[in-house]
Amino acid sequence: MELPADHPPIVRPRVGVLLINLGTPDGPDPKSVKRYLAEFLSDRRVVEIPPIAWQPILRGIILNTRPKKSSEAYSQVWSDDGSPLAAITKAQALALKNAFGPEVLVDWAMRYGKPAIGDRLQAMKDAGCDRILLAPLYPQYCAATTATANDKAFAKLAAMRWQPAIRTLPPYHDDRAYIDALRASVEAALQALEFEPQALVASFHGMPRRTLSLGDPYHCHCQKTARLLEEALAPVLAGRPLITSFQSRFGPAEWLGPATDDTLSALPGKGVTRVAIIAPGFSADCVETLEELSIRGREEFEAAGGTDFAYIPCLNAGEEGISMLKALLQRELAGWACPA
Ligand SMILES: C=CC1=C(C)c2cc3[nH]c(cc4nc(cc5[nH]c(cc1n2)c(C)c5CCC(=O)O)C(CCC(=O)O)=C4C)c(C)c3C=C
Ligand SMILES: [Fe+2]
Ligand SMILES: [Fe+2]
Repeated sequence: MELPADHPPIVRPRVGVLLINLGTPDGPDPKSVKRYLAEFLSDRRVVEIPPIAWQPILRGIILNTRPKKSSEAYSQVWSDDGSPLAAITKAQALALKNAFGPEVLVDWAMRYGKPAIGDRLQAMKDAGCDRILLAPLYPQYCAATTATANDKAFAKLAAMRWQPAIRTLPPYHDDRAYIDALRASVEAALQALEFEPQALVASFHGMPRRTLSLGDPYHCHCQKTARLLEEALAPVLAGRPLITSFQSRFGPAEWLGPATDDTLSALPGKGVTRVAIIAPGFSADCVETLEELSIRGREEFEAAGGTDFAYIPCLNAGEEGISMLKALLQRELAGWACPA
């Protein structure tokens, strides 16, 4: 049958997976950082103060002070491939594309900055994706991360005449595959060390404390991940503690604690001068892990009398991390696609 001249193009239906992470500036310079922070910190899922009160503080104070400081942090971790968060998320998408083969289109996007979620969803739709799995890469659910990533995707769908069917990746904080991947990465890292840490610190990104009483499961998810990881590592830790802490405090309100910087500074005084630190809540290394933990955390620990410090990288696009993500995504794609 001949199609009418104004018939839209017909494309082969496909299944797509969109990996989503937080977002990052286009460059490490203060101007790019300011643009990124303006978008990020204007998100009402992130800062839950009414805009009429928050925007003057953000525009009048924060965006005139923080970009310079943050830009210095970004400059220390920026690589030839750009922002580590973007480069690693891209590498994860490529590795999963290779792992899944042609049956599944794998793409990646950022909640803030580029590549934008809306642009990538449109590109996937144009490429024929009529079923899309949104995969915010946060093991622990948090309204400020998981929910806002999904919100942004659904806002794009709201403007589409022919929407794809959508699934979202649930949090995987207690998934066996995730805990096993973390365990294997810690085991390998500890084996390669030239010193014996007396403790393992698990540092999660912090959140305002009130989000816990408001019903966000983030704190509980972090605690459960830490407990399961400690149990899985029991033979290796052999009685050495896994200490949970929360990093990246922002603003004057009370945040989840204990704070990672305070924890690292206090350990030498308690006789713990050799530590390893891991950031299980980050699926990719970024300014918060590479600068705040690996550089600044070490400085703080050593200034307090610590002698040996090791930062254990995130799962990133390594073999264990990719097999874990492949297993999680494959499960969520059940009935849609059965990729290799
Ligand atoms: C992993 C989970 C994350 C939660 C929860 C989270 C909450 C949260 N963050 C801020 C403020 C900032 N975060 C910044 C960077 C940043 N945050 C996460 C992840 C979570 N944030 C990542 C992966 C990154 C790194 C981005 C990168 O480009 O590498 C920043 C910017 C850096 C800086 O200026 O320190 C800010 C600011 C708030 C307010 C918040 C919850 C309320
Ligand atoms: Fe953050
Ligand atoms: Fe809890």
